[in-house]
Amino acid sequence: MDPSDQKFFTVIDYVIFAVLLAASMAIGLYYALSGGRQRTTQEFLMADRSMGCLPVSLSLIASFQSAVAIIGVPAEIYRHGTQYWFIGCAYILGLLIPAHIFIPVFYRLRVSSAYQYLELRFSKAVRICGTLTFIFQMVIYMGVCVYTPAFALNAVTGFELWGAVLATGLVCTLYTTLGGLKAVIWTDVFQTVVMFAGQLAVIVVGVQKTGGVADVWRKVWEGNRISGLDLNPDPTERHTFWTLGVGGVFLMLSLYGVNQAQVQRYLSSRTEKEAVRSCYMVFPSLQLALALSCVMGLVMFARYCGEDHSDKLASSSRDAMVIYFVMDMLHGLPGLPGLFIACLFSAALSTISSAFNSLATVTMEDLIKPQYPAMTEARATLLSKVLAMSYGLLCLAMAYLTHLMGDSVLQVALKIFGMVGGPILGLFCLGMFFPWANSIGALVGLCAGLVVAFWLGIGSILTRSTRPLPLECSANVTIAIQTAFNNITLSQPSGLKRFYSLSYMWYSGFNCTTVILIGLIISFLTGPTKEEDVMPGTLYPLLGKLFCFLPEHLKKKLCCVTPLGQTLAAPQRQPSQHKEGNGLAFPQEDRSSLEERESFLPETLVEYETAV
Ligand SMILES: CC(C)(CO)[C@@H](O)C(=O)NCCC(=O)O
Ligand code: NA
Repeated sequence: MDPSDQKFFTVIDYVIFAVLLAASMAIGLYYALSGGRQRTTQEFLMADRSMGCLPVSLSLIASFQSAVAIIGVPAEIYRHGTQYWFIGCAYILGLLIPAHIFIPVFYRLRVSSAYQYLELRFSKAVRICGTLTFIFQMVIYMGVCVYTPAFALNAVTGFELWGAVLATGLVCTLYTTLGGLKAVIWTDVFQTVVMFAGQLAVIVVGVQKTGGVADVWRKVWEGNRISGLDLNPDPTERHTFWTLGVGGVFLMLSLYGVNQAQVQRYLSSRTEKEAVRSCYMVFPSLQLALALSCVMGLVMFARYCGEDHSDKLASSSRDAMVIYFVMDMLHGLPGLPGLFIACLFSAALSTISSAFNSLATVTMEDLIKPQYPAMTEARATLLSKVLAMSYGLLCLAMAYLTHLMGDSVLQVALKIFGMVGGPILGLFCLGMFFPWANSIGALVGLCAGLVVAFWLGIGSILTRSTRPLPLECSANVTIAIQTAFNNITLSQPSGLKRFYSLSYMWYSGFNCTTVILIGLIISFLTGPTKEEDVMPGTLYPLLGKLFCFLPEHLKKKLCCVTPLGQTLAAPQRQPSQHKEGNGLAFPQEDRSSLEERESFLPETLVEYETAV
């Protein structure tokens, strides 16, 4: 196969690709012109809180399943075997905990941004710091997402890399800006289906061309690519059951529990029950997505048995081999190359559009609205659209950063989630599970968590790059350097070096824990919050439940049990279910936030209800 062969991408492939972009635009236009025509922020950012669980669940998968996973996971399996597949174990707790802890808290508080929670629980300052951290995380993540499919298209068709980046960014910005969250969710549904179809096509053709299922299995088995359960407890081991199955839970929590893109989808659901149900429905689909990309890596191995042909693509990237494989398989099958490229772009578009919309939401709700409470609805909506567009342009700049990094895209994405998402998760856990945490503790904890995260992350990049890999050196010199390097590492089992080599799968859990520990220490030093001063509904009695075996008086002393039996009830839709006369639900100083909430739900009666 010759990659420069112009016939690889035929007219029908271009048509399929164009249909994907056109359909996405059409969905955007449809929601721009129907319903409330995106004239309120409630519709533009919250989809009128009217979504059912099927579109929401498909959209939840789409948010963090981008071309990065579609290319990165097979590349990982091809090089290192199926160990990564064990991350599927983390999906169980990683989805159950959001469904039963985070969703009820957010939903019953009726927030519109996850960061509003931080103000209700702590203070305005904590909310702003949380928001800024989230914006930082999503902007760099978007860069990787835009870059990856453009890189693939460039390798396959010779299409100008930066042209593709620009086209993705523009199409996505347009339909996100036009159609709001409804368009984002429904394009996600369509794009998720295209994503699965593209992966399936490559696998089916690949298995056929490699000689059938039995042959594929024999080759990957003989090639030692089927990994058993690796129970090595060493935290510096990149992928083991512990790093993936336990560290992965924290990764999942930071993505599916507290990330605004997901929280926004939960909140756009019709009812809390639908939100929980959609979270449950993510499980099988996410397992399917993982299985498809792992199987693709295996088929690829059966085909090449570990050889690297990616040099034929004139690309030094570690992920290029996957593109080479896809081209090799789909060559001469008109329509399928187009379907695969459509699959990559679907995955990317659905992620980027979620990021745009959630970024517009937090900037509006957390940074702008609190400063200008008197802003008219029309103005706010216009501003939200301008924001969605500006973030679109910003992400193009970030794509360039990824281009410079040149690491495996999957690792880059997972590191970003861990380094920036981990501390955010810690901040929410600190607030929800520890009644003593105060605002100063939260701020210092977040800052300390971020500093340690970047120290660790940057340290790992720097120590890795000292490994000598000079290709132009003669073999003797290389061996000499390598020996010297090994001597250094052997004679210096320094703690810091070990710290830097912590598996990136632990980043989320480690950084989350730092924030909680520092946050608690500072809170106790500066005067812990009294339980009765914490806003009702912002706590979850985790400690009380974990230590349920302790005697009652100890439990009361240690954990929040008493006022936590009471949760802020979700506003009921049916008036008959209102229990009136419970009086003031919020402490006096929280009236403003109460009014903010009531301003968009005038019929709401807020009340206490004993938790189930
Ligand atoms: C987020 C997980 C770990 C969930 O399986 C997976 O989808 C993944 O590895 N994503 C990589 C990031 C991306 O695809 O953009
Ligand atoms: Na996606």
